[in-house]
Amino acid sequence: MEKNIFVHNFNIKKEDRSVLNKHRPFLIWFTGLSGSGKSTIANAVEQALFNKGIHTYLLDGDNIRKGINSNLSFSAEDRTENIRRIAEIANLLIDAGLVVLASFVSPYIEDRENVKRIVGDANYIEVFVNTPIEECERRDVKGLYKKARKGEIQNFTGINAPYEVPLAPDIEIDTTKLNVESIVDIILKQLLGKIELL
Ligand SMILES: Nc1ncnc2c1ncn2[C@@H]1O[C@H](COP(=O)(O)OS(=O)(=O)O)[C@@H](OP(=O)(O)O)[C@H]1O
Ligand SMILES: Nc1ncnc2c1ncn2[C@@H]1O[C@H](COP(=O)(O)OP(=O)(O)O)[C@@H](O)[C@H]1O
Repeated sequence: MEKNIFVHNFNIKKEDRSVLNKHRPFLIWFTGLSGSGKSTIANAVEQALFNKGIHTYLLDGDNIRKGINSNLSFSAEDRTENIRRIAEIANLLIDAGLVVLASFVSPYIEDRENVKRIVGDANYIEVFVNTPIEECERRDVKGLYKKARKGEIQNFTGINAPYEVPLAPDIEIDTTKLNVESIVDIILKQLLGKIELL
């Protein structure tokens, strides 16, 4: 496809927004099974950052899939497109100067690698919320595991669709061993130095 597209060079740069915000932008990517704790942790981390005066935005599976990605299913191809679009949205939000928290099952290694490529290695940490599937299923926050076991949901991650475990996540959390408060501390410890203006 021929693309006659020219990127305009605007006056205000990402670096200018960082100076105004008093911190660098960033992406914290949470990956893990449904019910592992991604949204709960992302929410608590965002609250802690907000309390420190950091400008944030949280992108979450259910609300993105109700809006911009409402045309996408849970097939492997559509999950890839889901994650690609989210990475591009995150990239715009990073350009806008925000610390972005993204909470998506994102079961494929290649898709997560693509996120890192899009936003840049230096702007990204991956948090693997590694809660055993037995615990996610015991929680069954939305009743989806029950439905998947009954065969009412196709392609349910962990039951009849794959989850490719991160090989080298920046942070790995087992929510059966740590409470939310200590998980937030672990994440902030890694993050705060990275968003500091030098
Ligand atoms: N088949 C199937 N597999 C996994 N998850 C399913 C499925 N169908 C619906 N849901 C609900 O959708 C949420 C996951 O959406 P994501 O956009 O994060 O998925 S993905 O990254 O594209 O794999 C997921 O949200 P979380 O529970 O917050 O992870 C589920 O509520
Ligand atoms: N240490 C913990 N960290 C995060 N969630 C926990 C923890 N312990 C129990 N939970 C519970 O597990 C559930 C996780 O659900 P949710 O955050 O929606 O997961 P996900 O976004 O991965 O689907 C919530 O009901 C939460 O209260």
